[in-house]
Amino acid sequence: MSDKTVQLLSLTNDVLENLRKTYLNDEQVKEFGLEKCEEQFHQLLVKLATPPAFTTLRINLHVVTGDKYTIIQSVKEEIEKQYLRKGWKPPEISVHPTLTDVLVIPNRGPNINPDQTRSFKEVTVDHDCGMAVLRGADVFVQGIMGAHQDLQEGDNVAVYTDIDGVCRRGMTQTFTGNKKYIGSGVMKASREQIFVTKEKLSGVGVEMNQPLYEAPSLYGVLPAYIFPQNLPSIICSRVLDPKPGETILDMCAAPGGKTVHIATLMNNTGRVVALDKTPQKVEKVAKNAAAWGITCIETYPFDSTQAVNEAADVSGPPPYPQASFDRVLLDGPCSAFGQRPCCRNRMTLNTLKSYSTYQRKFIEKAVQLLKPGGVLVYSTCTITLDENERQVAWTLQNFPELSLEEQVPHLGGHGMLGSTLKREELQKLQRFDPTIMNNDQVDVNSDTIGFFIAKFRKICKR
Ligand SMILES: C[S@@+](CC[C@H](N)C(=O)[O-])C[C@H]1O[C@@H](n2cnc3c(N)ncnc32)[C@H](O)[C@@H]1O
Repeated sequence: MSDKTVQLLSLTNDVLENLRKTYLNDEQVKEFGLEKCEEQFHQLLVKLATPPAFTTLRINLHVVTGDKYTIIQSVKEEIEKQYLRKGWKPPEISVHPTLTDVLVIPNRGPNINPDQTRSFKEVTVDHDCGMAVLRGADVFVQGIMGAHQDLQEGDNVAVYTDIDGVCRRGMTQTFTGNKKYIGSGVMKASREQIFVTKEKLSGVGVEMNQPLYEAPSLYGVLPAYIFPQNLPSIICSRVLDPKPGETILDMCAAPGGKTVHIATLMNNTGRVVALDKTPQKVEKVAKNAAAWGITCIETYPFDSTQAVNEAADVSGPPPYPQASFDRVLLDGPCSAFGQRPCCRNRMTLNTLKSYSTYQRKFIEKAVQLLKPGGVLVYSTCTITLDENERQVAWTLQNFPELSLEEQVPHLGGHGMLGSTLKREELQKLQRFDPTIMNNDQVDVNSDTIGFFIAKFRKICKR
């Protein structure tokens, strides 16, 4: 099967049906009508298969040398150089209207130029590589699955992503499976160097000079100054509102984008405990903290569902006694259906359904670890009701010591209808959904990944 013009996110049938029921739940249909809900669900599948319309970068305000203006100038110059080298018009880079430490770069596309570029010899890349290319990356050698037999360094190539994950590595024939055109570029190595040479090649394999979407390639660009981060993730740490000197727990921290942001908002004073189950991932948190000159973060590989122990000491490694933290961020494992772009997700319905039960284990521990008066932020990068609004309803029902709080900043939409939450409670939730978010206007606050944020305060001891 060849590449289609309008790409929809491809899901297993039962997951598709489950998500459809979410978006067409009785309350939604009663409020907006069946036709509108159907249209919105279709739009969702289209949006999830395409990249957000903007790239956002958080600036490191903690750097000792250089002020914000100098950093912004350096970033602009670096990106401008990159665009000019690729033969593109430099983008209009601006500071976010509300978040003054965020730079916004509009992405351009889709740039469909099929006649010229699609006649080039083909390179096929795996799904993850393809999705990164749609967000501005070049093709790294490790992502290349198939390449025409006599391809040489310097050749122009048309790049396709293998949607179903069936192209065998090293394939020489043109891949005829389900594929999507993601642009064209120039080979930075020959086919032989990529597949035949003994020493393992790394780095850029195809520099994308005519991608489907023009967006900055940010790998290795000023890592001490900028952190590419999706807008809802940036908002999430702001909603937590950590203060200098406080003790914060980040229960599922890796790779650490939010952890480092939290520590930055605290002016690197106080204590941020960052836990993650996977040791290699925890190393990334430490690396990101070091790159930003942050010293108030402690990282530990640990299962957060085991993080409470009354006999433990509050200082040092986990576990910790109850009421140890001023604020807790629970940005835990989720079905991640809000990630954009994604052309294909083979998650089973059982796996999808398992997340809300797993998340409740973390919520229970988070509530215990919070001091009275403390703040819990619960977030996911998904769009399901079970992991979001219904999870909030369950939390309020099971932990009467929690109250649901207003969020600042609130730049996303409100909670979706379809749980037992009241309208005034839904107003306090922040749901980023590229379709629910409304209107015809695509702006940096609306055309984002799918994301959800709830903020609670522990108002009394149970
Ligand atoms: C959504 S990601 C966190 C992203 C992170 N907060 C950030 O902004 O960079 C979820 C993380 O939960 C971690 N995780 C899964 N189960 C866990 C557990 N039982 N204890 C601690 N971390 C866990 C995963 O390894 C993964 O890194």
